[in-house]
Amino acid sequence: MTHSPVDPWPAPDEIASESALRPSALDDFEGQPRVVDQLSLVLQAARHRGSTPDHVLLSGPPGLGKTTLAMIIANEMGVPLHITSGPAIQHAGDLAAILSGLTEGEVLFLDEIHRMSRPAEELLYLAMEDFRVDVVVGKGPGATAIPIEIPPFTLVGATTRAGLLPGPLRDRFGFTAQLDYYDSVDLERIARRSAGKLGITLDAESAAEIARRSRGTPRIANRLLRRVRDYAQVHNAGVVTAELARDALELYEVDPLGLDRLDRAVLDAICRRFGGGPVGLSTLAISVAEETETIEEVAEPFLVRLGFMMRTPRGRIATPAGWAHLGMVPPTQEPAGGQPDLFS
Ligand SMILES: Nc1ncnc2c1ncn2[C@@H]1O[C@H](COP(=O)(O)OP(=O)(O)OP(=O)(O)O)[C@@H](O)[C@H]1O
Ligand SMILES: [Mg+2]
Repeated sequence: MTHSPVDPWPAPDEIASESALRPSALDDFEGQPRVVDQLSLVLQAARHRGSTPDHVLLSGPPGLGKTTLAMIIANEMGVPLHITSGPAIQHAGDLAAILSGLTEGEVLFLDEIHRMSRPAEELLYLAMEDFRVDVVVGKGPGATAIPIEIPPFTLVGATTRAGLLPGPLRDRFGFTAQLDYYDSVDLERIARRSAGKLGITLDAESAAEIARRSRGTPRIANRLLRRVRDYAQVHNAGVVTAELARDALELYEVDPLGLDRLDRAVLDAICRRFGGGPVGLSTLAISVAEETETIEEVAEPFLVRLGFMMRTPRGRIATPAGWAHLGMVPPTQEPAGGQPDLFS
């Protein structure tokens, strides 16, 4: 599968350019006002008490700012950030080693926390609650657990799948934030702030062109901005205009609502080839020459979010809004009772 400009996941070569655009203070983090206000209070109160902030759980779709917020928390508290992730912790011992290496007040960022192993999770419960880990020495009936004190720290967990977290783990976080998709005003601000960091100026209209195609996701806004910048460098001595932004985004096949080639192909197939549906997932996948997983995980969620298609037990169907986006009208159904009444 090739990486589309509107994929919510980062491309493998994007890590450096992403970190260059990360805001480092809470004041520079755009949007999500409730989360920002609440988090600011948690951090201020901890600073006031001279203690470590409560453990923080951040959940939400990819690219909305979970890693960014984790870095901001450590920054605002003036402490180092340790980064690890659920899949990187194979054994409980791996986690015990990380935890016992922390010094007081540090922030441990545990990304994809829902993918941690069960034994590691149990070890984490104790560490979060009592700042202690039990290291098991020996095997079988002779095994003994040696408790090791660990210094107070703040755990920041991030997950795209909050629903997969066991209740006892979720309950141990003092503060939980659910990040939502951003509105276009926030995305315009993000694009303009990032443009400043890239050394280009972006007028309001160009920023709006980028924002409306960004699917509510800052990662996508920043990526589209970088593509527009490249285009401007090649075609217009680096100067971005709204028309140029539109041309660039058209070249990358991102339409004014943020649909890419695959999204449009799926919608087009449902409407044109299958009369609006219902059509089964595997038939749909074959007709657009894609894997079923790609359709299900990449194209469908956004088409459903826009209200352009629905998943029903009988298959996928296009909504009137979906038809309208293709500039078509759904075939009218025969009025019940046969002949239409011409005189009413
Ligand atoms: N509120 C925001 N203001 C400004 N920039 C943001 C904001 N949220 C995210 N970004 C930018 O978007 C990019 C992606 O954000 P980040 O890596 O924090 O997402 P994430 O939620 O951790 O995604 P994933 O689930 O893939 O790990 C970063 O370059 C970051 O700078
Ligand atoms: Mg992240």
